[in-house]
Amino acid sequence: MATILIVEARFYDHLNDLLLAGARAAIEAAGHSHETITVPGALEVPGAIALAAESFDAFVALGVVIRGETYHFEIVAGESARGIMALTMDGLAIGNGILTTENEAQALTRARPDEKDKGGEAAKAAIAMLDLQTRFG
Ligand SMILES: Nc1c(NC[C@H](O)[C@H](O)[C@H](O)CO)[nH]c(=O)[nH]c1=O
Ligand SMILES: CC(=O)[C@@H](O)COP(=O)(O)O
Repeated sequence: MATILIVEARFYDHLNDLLLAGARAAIEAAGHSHETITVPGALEVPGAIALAAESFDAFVALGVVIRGETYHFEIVAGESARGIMALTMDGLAIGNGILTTENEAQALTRARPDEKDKGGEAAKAAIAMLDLQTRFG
């Protein structure tokens, strides 16, 4: 059994709760345990995973970035993904469930466990990468 850290950027409570429910259900269905930490926004997620890298077997990044009026969306969406990808290339097992959407309706559909279930999908990706790490690491 692995211990998986969920790092959630809690920017939109109702959307985060849906992503978390999906991720936790997927981890539990796979027979693993989990803990959750909360960071202010998606930009803090890669740093938090880096700080916890030695303490957990795999990581699930959750959050929601919704486009606003300025270039800030590109920074938050792109740089959070870039940071997570850099950690992945360092060999950490991470599933990226940070939604980057045009509006709340798109985010809701993707966050709901009974619809696109992107939280559960990210958890399954983290577990798949952990399996590869065990095989090749
Ligand atoms: N606009 C969104 C943010 N912005 C906040 C940043 O992620 C960061 O916390 C801040 O710049 C301080 O470093 N974060 C989200 O998760 N979602 C957004 O829509
Ligand atoms: C991530 C965003 O684009 C958003 O939350 C920020 O909105 P704005 O660009 O209107 O300041």
